[in-house]
Amino acid sequence: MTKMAPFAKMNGLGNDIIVADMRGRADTVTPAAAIALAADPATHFDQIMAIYDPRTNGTDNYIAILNSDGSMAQACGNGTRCVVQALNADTGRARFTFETIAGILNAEQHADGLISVDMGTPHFEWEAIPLAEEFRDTRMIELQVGPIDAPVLHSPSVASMGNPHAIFWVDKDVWAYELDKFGPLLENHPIFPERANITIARVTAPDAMIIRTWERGAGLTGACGSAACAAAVSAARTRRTGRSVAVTVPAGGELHIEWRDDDHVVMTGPAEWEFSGTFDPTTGAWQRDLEGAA
Ligand SMILES: N[C@@H](CCC[C@H](N)C(=O)O)C(=O)O
Repeated sequence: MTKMAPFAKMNGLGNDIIVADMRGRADTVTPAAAIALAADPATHFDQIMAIYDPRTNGTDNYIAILNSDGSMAQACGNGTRCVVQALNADTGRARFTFETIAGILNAEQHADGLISVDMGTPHFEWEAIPLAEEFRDTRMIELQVGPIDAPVLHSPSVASMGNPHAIFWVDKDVWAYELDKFGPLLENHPIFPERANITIARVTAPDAMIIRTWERGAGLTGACGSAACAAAVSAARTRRTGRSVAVTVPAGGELHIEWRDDDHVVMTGPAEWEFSGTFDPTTGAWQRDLEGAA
């Protein structure tokens, strides 16, 4: 039988996260374990952030990100904040350098408890997102849902924050759209060979917007940090906002996104611990820690 690994159920502004402590182990969290944990209402999550020993000198940990369908993701901003809070509680340290499949990222917990993650640089080239074919003007991407002569959603901005995002700009309330219906169609559209995270965004001020996201591999979420970053840089790029915005997420609350002059995108927001337990990284069998146990 596999040795049980500690985990913490956490959330980043309503983005359901499991932080799995795989440090000092040779095994990995399997897609089957992820699917089993996601299927249980008590441990349902959007992403598992699996913390491993470092693979590269100069980094603190290697982080693998699994969606609730068992697929791997390149980025998870809200989950990274949860990892920082969990490691801060464990080590007392406030600054960390992580490696993911998408590269190296730095993160820091501030004295007020908020956590900033440098999400790296955005990419807008069609190969980087990736799209299935070249579009010289991404506004011309033939992607829409609804009647052909009166599409409900159309002409998205597309961006990569390490992971693929499409942002549909709307003028109405973001809750007026059937994202549960359109999300899966758009996520799996042939234009996205690696699928995509789908966001509806409404700019409410030069420094504010509200978004809803259908996450690749996870579905409707309370928040998606990399989508907030992708929406913020896409809004600034198309002159809808400036480079510093507050992004309101579906579960309520705000992420602050700063697109710095050095092209890095820094996301700042909270993380919240819910409960702890142990799990089998091969099967997903789990048990909750007894509250107050020594
Ligand atoms: N919730 C995350 C993003 C999750 C990854 C996504 N589902 C993917 O497959 O790209 C965030 O906070 O960034």
